[in-house]
Amino acid sequence: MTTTHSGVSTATRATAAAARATDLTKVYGQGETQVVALDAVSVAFHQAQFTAIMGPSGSGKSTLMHCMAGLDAISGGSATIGDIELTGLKDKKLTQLRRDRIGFIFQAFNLLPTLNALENITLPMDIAGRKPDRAWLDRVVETVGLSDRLKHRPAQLSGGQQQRVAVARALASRPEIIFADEPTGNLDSRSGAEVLGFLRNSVRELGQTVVMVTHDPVAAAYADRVVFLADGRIVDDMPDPTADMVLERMRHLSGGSARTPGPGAQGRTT
Ligand SMILES: Nc1ncnc2c1ncn2[C@@H]1O[C@H](COP(=O)(O)OP(=O)(O)OP(=O)(O)O)[C@@H](O)[C@H]1O
Repeated sequence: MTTTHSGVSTATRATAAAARATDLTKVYGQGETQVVALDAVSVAFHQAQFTAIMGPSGSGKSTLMHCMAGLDAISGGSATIGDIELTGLKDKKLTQLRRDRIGFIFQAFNLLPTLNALENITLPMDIAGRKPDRAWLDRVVETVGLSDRLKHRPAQLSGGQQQRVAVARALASRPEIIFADEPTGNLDSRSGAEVLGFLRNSVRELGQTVVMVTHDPVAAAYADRVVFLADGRIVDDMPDPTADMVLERMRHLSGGSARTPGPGAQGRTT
């Protein structure tokens, strides 16, 4: 049985929850301007699984991700990463938890232009004063197909390659969970398909846990499971999604206005 750095066996990882929300409520504003962005959401994201979160604009996808990743304070209920309850954690502990246990990928690649690809990948660990596990780092770099680009600076890389650097940066510290917010939103469909393929490989081959917010049914079809939100509530949970199934579900949720996959989109469509 393989054991990860956190001492959790891979056998247990297959079923345990990497992150969990219980009756999670998020209210923005007060009085007349009050918005209930999340209305008692309960969901678990399982280890070594790739989960997509979908839903119409304003349904609460980003809010759910931000609350579960400790980027935004919650108004009610609870959110846990592994067995750690986020509510009540002081800022310093929360920063530490985000740094040590969570990986982030955003639509903007957020790479430092003066650092090369490898330096960008190891930057968060360098800041934290942690030595990268060389063997793991080599596997990550190989998995995202960057072995021959490590000395390049961001400006010398394509958008897709830059996002692959951001994926590798999120994976480098072997976090318990990676939250990705529209990771392919700035990419053409070919580069997007590549990045999604690498995210899926990081789950299948490296046993990582990924939760991704997306608007794109083709992107969602790379996931093992799609959770659908509408008006701050979970309204469906779809295992083994295909792009067609997701598109159909989104059509119902958006009253027939779901985005259709772009030309050349490469996801599973059947
Ligand atoms: N900082 C904020 N202050 C007030 N209301 C907010 C704030 N952030 C989000 N909201 C509201 O909360 C609700 C959920 O927003 P959220 O951004 O989570 O939706 P989303 O599903 O991610 O939308 P999109 O797909 O358009 O990005 C929306 O009604 C939004 O207007």
